[in-house]
Amino acid sequence: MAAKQKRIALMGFRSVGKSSVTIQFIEKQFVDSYDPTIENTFHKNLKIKGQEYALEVVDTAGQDEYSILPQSYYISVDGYVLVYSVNSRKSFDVIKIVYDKLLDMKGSSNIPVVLVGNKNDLQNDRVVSVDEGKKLASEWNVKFLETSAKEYQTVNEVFIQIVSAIERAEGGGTPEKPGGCSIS
Ligand SMILES: Nc1nc2c(ncn2[C@@H]2O[C@H](COP(=O)(O)OP(=O)(O)OP(=O)(O)O)[C@@H](O)[C@H]2O)c(=O)[nH]1
Repeated sequence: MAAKQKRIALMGFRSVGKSSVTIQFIEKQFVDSYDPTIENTFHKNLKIKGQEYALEVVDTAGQDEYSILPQSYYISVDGYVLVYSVNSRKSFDVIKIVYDKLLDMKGSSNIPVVLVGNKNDLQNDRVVSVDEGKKLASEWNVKFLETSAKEYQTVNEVFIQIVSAIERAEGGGTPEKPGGCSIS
């Protein structure tokens, strides 16, 4: 079976860990230093229940409440991983604004999205509760995950879930559950 090509964009406020989540997924590495991203694209294949996916992962430059999203983010992206960090209230507020901008531009609420609360290893610095993340995701009717790029927690699951969300939006029959997934 031919690999299905899917383009995924990670979006969110500066420094929430978009690059770190991406690099953990692609290279299984964590880099402690902070180097603001302009925009990077990575490729990785992921197999879910026998179906091969050729993923193009776009690690975007961080957005804030004033950012104008480039048109390329609306047109050619199949699914969005919207990231905030659990130790930043501002990043939680910004992710809602980013989502609203996507809705406006796409003109539909049926956008494949996964909401991700990163840095959940920083429990002492947490300012956004798990319940708040869950509540927002349920308002949007999307999956919610907390991750730690630092401790490699739940990072693969993010990409499995976004591929599943894309398939659901396209009317495909991809598994909801991660079982049977392999990454190459
Ligand atoms: N403790 C902890 N630190 C993290 C985690 N993920 C990222 N960081 C750190 O947070 C900082 C920012 O991470 P980046 O991955 O560069 O964040 P980004 O969202 O890509 O940032 P921009 O490129 O500015 O948009 C870096 O110092 C990372 O090491 C995490 O899960 N836990």
